[in-house]
Amino acid sequence: MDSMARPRTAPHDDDQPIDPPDDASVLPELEDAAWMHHATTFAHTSFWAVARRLPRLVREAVALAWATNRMDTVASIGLNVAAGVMTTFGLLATTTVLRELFAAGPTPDRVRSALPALVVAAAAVSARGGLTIAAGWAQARLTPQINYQVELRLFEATTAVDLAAFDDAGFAEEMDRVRDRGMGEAAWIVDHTVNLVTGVVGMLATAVAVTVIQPLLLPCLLLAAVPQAITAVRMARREYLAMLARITRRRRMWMLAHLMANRHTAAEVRAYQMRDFLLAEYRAVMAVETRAQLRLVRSQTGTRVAGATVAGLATFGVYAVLGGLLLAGMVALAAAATALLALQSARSSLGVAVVATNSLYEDALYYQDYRDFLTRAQGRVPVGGDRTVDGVETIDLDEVSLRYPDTDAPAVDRVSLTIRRGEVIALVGENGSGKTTLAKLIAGLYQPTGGTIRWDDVDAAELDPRTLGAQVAVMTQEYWKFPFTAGQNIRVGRHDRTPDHPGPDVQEAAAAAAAHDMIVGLPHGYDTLLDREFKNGHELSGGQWQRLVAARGLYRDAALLICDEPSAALDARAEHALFQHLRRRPDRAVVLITHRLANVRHADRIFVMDRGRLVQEGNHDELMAAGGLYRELFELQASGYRAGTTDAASH
Ligand SMILES: Nc1ncnc2c1ncn2[C@@H]1O[C@H](COP(=O)(O)OP(=O)(O)OP(=O)(O)O)[C@@H](O)[C@H]1O
Repeated sequence: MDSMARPRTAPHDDDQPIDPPDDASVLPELEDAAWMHHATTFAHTSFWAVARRLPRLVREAVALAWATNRMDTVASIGLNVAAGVMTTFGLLATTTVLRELFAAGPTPDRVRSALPALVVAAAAVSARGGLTIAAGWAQARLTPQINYQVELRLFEATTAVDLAAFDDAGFAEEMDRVRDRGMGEAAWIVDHTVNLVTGVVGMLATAVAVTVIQPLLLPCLLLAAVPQAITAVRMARREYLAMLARITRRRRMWMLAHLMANRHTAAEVRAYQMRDFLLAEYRAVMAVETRAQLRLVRSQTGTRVAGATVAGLATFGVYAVLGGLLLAGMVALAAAATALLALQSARSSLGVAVVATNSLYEDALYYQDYRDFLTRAQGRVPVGGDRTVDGVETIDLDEVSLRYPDTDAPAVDRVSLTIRRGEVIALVGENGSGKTTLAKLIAGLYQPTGGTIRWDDVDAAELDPRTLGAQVAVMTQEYWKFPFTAGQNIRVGRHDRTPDHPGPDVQEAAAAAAAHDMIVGLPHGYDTLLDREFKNGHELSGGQWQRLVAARGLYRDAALLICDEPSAALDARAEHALFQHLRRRPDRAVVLITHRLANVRHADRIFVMDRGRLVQEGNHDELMAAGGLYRELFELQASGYRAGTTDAASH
């Protein structure tokens, strides 16, 4: 029995081991996820190095917020500064109140004379509260607006780049990283910057108040605040490094969790009875992870105890200094009492600033990825020419090649052929021979890496990509199940149809693809949502989806129709109906790719591909007479049918 098949723990939930060994996992290690890219950079940067980069980061964040909404930017920073001023006023007024209360004389007189300062102190506290709330409001308003702008810019870029960009591993990885991490960081860096400003303003406000009261108290304030700052930095770093050390395990946990609670994997997990295997893996990883978390909690508590002890000693020192100043008559009792209040305020502001600094630096690294990606994507937007296209007579391929990035052999190798309006041509050949790639080149989805494609004698590179794309409809074998209604799934084939370009309506196209009756039979007909993950959503079978995809292609009603295995999942009746509609039409050229060679018998010309090269060309009869690859493949298929017929006859 191999190790994959053997559950390492007992199969039932109630008799599982509590503490499996550290190396219990049998699955291979996973590489770092794309979004982890900068984690190690951050882990190896000291807090002071981070602090040195702060001015630049703050400038960038403010520029981003400014570009998004000026009013909210000014409000979230300005109101925080105003709240800081109120802190200063509040502390100064409090000193006056205390001074009056500690003065000699009858209590009613002391309270009366403290009253004006008390009113000022109360007003300052209320004003600070109001300003802080208003600043928080402006700050919270910025987040969704920034997210909106940043996401929109990203998706404008990802939908504009050429298809080949998605075959470029570097580009795809950057895109994933930006989607997973960089995009969300934009709002965070603004948020952390505003927090940083709030913390720094809070500290400055306190420092100003303390300086006005008694400059000698300022060093005391710093003395008390430093241990707390060090503890906060150490805790944040320790947590981060622990997270980094655990990340491989955590990724495995997420992956397993996804496999065990996912509609798309549910059937296979059951069919292969993978439950025990997955649960055993999960328990093994979880046990180690839980132990690591417990260790972190313990060490964090240790850091906190050490920090609190040092902070307590520092506070004791501050009290001692204050006592000394009091005894020496260098500071009044009221001022000393206010200094203690200031100390509390400075501590909380410092905490906010330290956490914001740490977060800001890491987030900024990922945000930079986002900006780099946008620049890179801009360079991949197809430019094309400005000559518009409206219909086509001939498409000529002259020695056309395409080599995918990072591959040795070209997928399409010096192919020359002509497609004429009114014709049906077929591309046939074995798996991987380059048919789909050639079809994508003809459709303008890829630019050739060699040779030329000409539309009515004009190099396709000189044509406006939008108008060229409008001439082409592709029924692909790798269709995506759009989570739209059945009607929308067809209508997206030409979502911008105008009265100048009338075409078949949705129901006509569906009928032509043998999809109409199937759609009418759905719970809400054409308005049935085709995604079970949503309420009232409905699931279609593979063949039903393929009919819908064919309907979409026919609804698009383009001058060039490319059908890549349009009937692989269709039953015989639906296939027959579809091919009736893929016959010759004077206003259209059809490129048909299929392995069911019976379907290409009536094509005007058949092109046979082998390892990227065009090896044969002719109609069915010519190719059968010539012998070679086409005849070999055709006879292999036909022999299967003949054998079935002979068997049936002999029974
Ligand atoms: N996006 C891609 N990146 C790199 N290589 C690719 C890509 N798509 C296809 N290929 C490779 O190019 C070659 C031709 O693939 P293509 O899909 O064009 O063949 P095909 O004739 O349509 O195959 P099938 O009959 O299996 O659909 C194959 O070797 C394939 O591995």
